[in-house]
Amino acid sequence: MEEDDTPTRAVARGGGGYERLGRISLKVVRGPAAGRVVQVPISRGQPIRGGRSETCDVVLRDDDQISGVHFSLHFEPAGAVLRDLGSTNGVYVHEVRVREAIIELDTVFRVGETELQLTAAERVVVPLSAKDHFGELYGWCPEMRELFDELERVAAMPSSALRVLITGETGTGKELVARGLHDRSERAQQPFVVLDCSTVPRELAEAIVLGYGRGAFTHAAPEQPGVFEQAHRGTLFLDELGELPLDLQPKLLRVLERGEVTRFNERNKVRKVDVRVICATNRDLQQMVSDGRFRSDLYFRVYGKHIALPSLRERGDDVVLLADRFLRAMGQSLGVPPKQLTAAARDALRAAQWPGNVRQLKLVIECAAQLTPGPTIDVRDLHLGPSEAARRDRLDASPLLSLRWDEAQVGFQREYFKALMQRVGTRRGWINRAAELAGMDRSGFVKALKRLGLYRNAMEDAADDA
Ligand SMILES: Nc1ncnc2c1ncn2[C@@H]1O[C@H](COP(=O)(O)OP(=O)(O)OP(=O)(O)O)[C@@H](O)[C@H]1O
Repeated sequence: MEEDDTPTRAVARGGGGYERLGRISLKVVRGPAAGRVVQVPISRGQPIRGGRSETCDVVLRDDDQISGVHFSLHFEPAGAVLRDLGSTNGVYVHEVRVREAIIELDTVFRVGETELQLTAAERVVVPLSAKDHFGELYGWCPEMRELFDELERVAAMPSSALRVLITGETGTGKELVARGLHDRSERAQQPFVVLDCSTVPRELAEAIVLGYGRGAFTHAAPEQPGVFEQAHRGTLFLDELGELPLDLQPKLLRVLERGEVTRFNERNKVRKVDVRVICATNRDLQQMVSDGRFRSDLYFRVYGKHIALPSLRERGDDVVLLADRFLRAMGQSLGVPPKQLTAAARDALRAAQWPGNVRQLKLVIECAAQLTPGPTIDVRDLHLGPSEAARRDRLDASPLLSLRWDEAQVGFQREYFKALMQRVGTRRGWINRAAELAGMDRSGFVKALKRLGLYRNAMEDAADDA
């Protein structure tokens, strides 16, 4: 890779395009597939993965020393970052086992008995949308404007022709993308139905997805159409698809393939449905397929066009522009001039990590706008969490009384939920147990985790879907 030009950094070019790394070539220099050259297109911000699993970008089926999803190459400003994705036999560079290493062009690395060489990294100019939004999803950085261009092209296709899988961390706007695609499709006047698979109780999942006939649960229970029937002629957005129970996956696949639903207790009655399904997940479906936790046939059925949303941390100054937008919207809805952020507050927004992404930003800004009496919002009004120094001071002094009431509440809620999760552990069914202990219903519990930015880590730690 050229030293003066990093592979992933977008270079603004004007004229509606920008330049970024677009394709790499890997050559197999030793091993069962020696001589093979693999060219892999690089999607915006996405790592490429290699392994024996058919879901990988570089499929190395012939070497049985290689794991299902073995390694990734991520292109960052510093260079190409090679990572071991928890493989059994490791990743080696110059015969040194590495978990993570920055590699140069022409570097040879070994996985299993296969040696691979990164032989080329080509740059491409990609088009940017002239617009700063797609539906309600706003963004100004090149990564988002490239995304809007992609979305505009997807939206222009007949809706049933293209399957869409949206990925991204919690709060990055996956539902807004699905909604935007629906609103621009010929189905716009028909229902848009959302099912968050993470909030569906396992024992009711089939009945909720496929519906049930009269008397399914108690004698008097009325019939209830499932989400496919509810979305007939419209769009069904299956959020958090990775949470769908394994035993329901073949049934979902059947509906997607045949366009037919059989309700839970109506074995012989088939109902035709015409539904566009858009799926989203913040889980690593490729890894789940490789681990046998997600069916590969369903994965390929839903994969289609992959729309990957960047985290808020990767969107540069968008964090401040979005904050201004939320403030303007609040001002408008209250009929008052919008509050202004001080320079220090803007810097603090840029420096924050945003595990809950835009959802968390919106909440922080809305709270600050409501609770700050004056026309300007400063750093302390944002309650972004203390800097290290401030944290130390606070430990020396009276810890609780140095916090404002609203700040203390958020802090307390986070600590409460963390303690709760530690208490129940991460075995199957942990969400239900934790929600029960907290005296909350499951969906309220999941929403609270998301609001506090704890959801993603919790799901990563958990074996709830195992
Ligand atoms: N780019 C954006 N512009 C404006 N608002 C946004 C943007 N992204 C997200 N939001 C807002 O953030 C909140 C969360 O968005 P959304 O529900 O679409 O995220 P998500 O990725 O589907 O989250 P989850 O994975 O937790 O379901 C919503 O209030 C949405 O309006």
